[in-house]
Amino acid sequence: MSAFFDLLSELSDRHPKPANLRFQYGTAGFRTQAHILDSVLFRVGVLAGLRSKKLDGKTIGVMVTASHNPEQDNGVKLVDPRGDMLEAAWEVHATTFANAATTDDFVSAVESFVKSAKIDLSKPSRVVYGRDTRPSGPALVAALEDGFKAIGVEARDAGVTTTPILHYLVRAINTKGTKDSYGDDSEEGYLVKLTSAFKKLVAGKQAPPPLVVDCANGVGAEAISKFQTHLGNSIKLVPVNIETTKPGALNNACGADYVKTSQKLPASLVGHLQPGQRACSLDGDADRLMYFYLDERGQFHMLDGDKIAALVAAFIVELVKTAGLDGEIKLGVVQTAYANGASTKYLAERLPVRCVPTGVKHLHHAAERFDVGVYFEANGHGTVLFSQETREKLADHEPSTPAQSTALNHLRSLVQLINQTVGDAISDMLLVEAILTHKSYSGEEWDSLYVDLPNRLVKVVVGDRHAFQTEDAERRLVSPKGLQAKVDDLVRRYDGGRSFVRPSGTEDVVRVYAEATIRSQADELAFRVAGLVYDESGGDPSGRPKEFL
Ligand SMILES: CC(=O)N[C@H]1[C@@H](OP(=O)(O)O)O[C@H](CO)[C@@H](O)[C@@H]1O
Ligand SMILES: [Mg+2]
Repeated sequence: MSAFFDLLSELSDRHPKPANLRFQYGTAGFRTQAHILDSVLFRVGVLAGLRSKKLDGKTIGVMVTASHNPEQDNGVKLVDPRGDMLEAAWEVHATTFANAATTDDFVSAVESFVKSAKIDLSKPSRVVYGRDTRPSGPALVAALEDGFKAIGVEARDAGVTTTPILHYLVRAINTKGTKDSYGDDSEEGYLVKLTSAFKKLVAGKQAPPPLVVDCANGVGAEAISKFQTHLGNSIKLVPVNIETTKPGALNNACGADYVKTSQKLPASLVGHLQPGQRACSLDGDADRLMYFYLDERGQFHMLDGDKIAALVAAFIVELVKTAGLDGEIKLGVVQTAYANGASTKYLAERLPVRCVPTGVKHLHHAAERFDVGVYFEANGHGTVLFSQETREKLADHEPSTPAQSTALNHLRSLVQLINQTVGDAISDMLLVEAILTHKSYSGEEWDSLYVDLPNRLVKVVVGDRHAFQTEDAERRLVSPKGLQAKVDDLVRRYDGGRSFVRPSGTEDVVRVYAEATIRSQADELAFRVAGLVYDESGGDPSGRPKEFL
């Protein structure tokens, strides 16, 4: 026992915590400037080892990435044995570990945690870990590996890889040799599983025109080229923004988050994308997806997570009906308050729709309650979950007509094609492509499923964002007192108006969202509510932004 803590202490000394900094394990794990993360990585390595011991040696995942953030940032998140995110209760322990001021504090935090969580240190521990293409990655991984060493973790290095591949590996390793085997526990296994399902789904159909894929100059570039090798001529991908080693290029004027927030083409495609040509953007770790195209007049149109959810849900509903499983398999869609009101209307006319608080873990858990749960955040992160019972039903069902048999086989292929551990940009992209192929839809036809309501998202810097508390899946404020009634008063004056205010979970701001039937009204409503929030909460001392009304 004491030898254990001696080694922990010795290694911890090599990774001192910078003074006066507070870290928090948030929605996306730890994420901040890379140069201050060394101690955090070491301690996450220790925590991952302890989590595995607590779970009898099941494999835990660790991903080193800062997703769509600028290149100088980095971060780390933990993956639980089923390939989903770390159990919420452990986020607190991660934060406690990260904030212990000295080695002694850290070692006693570990000691008391081991005692209170009843962790048997003699149990084995296993971790699989990967990183994105950031230049800060290797040094941070070395700190993580010291953490593993301190706990005696059997560690498997997945190298430079996408976040969704790492999640896949975790689930595949933990289900290996069982009847629930998720696939071969290798990158090759992942590629083969997804691409063979795609090829089955589109067999006999005419291949769609080539798809331009903006890889955000990140790890998706490497994955896309491996996918293309396996996809053969079933679909032609045209990867752009693939400069993974060019300094400063990652997520710079490209990628899913850039496209969504600026509502523009990636800069490198301006003047190059042809009207009508389909294109999509991945983010820096390839777990978010955004589609877009230019119309005949050269006008930019974006197909976001809501449009993907609508396309996917409608397709699966149709297949379930055709397969003769109507009424036996219940579909549902999960969204957040940020989903465009037009998408909610379109979906709610067809199937149950639930609204949950922001953050993938909320969506994921709510989607698990349906037989088939489709969830997407408007920002392009999402997937489809098939419950165990549904997967068994699909495997065992005896079709009575050739049409039923075809639909059933398509559903079985979808179960294989969709990465059900987490949102996976490339898996989602192939899902969209398979559906567009089946429906013979162009981007424009897909876009016309419903017309987005104009909307605007505004950030308000306030003195204390924790003063803002919400209810009803973040759609209504309960504090500051009286503010919601004032928001309601404003909203009533706008045709098709909707607006809500909530504190961000990832930035020190309050977010205001508004939509209305026409663009100028959506903007006006958003800036009025933002002005209200600013005035009522003693806003940023640096001044009231001039666009606030
Ligand atoms: C409006 C918006 O896009 N919010 C994002 C953002 O959360 P906030 O809590 O709004 O900061 O980051 C989350 C993590 O990446 C993502 O899940 C979420 O959709
Ligand atoms: Mg991401």
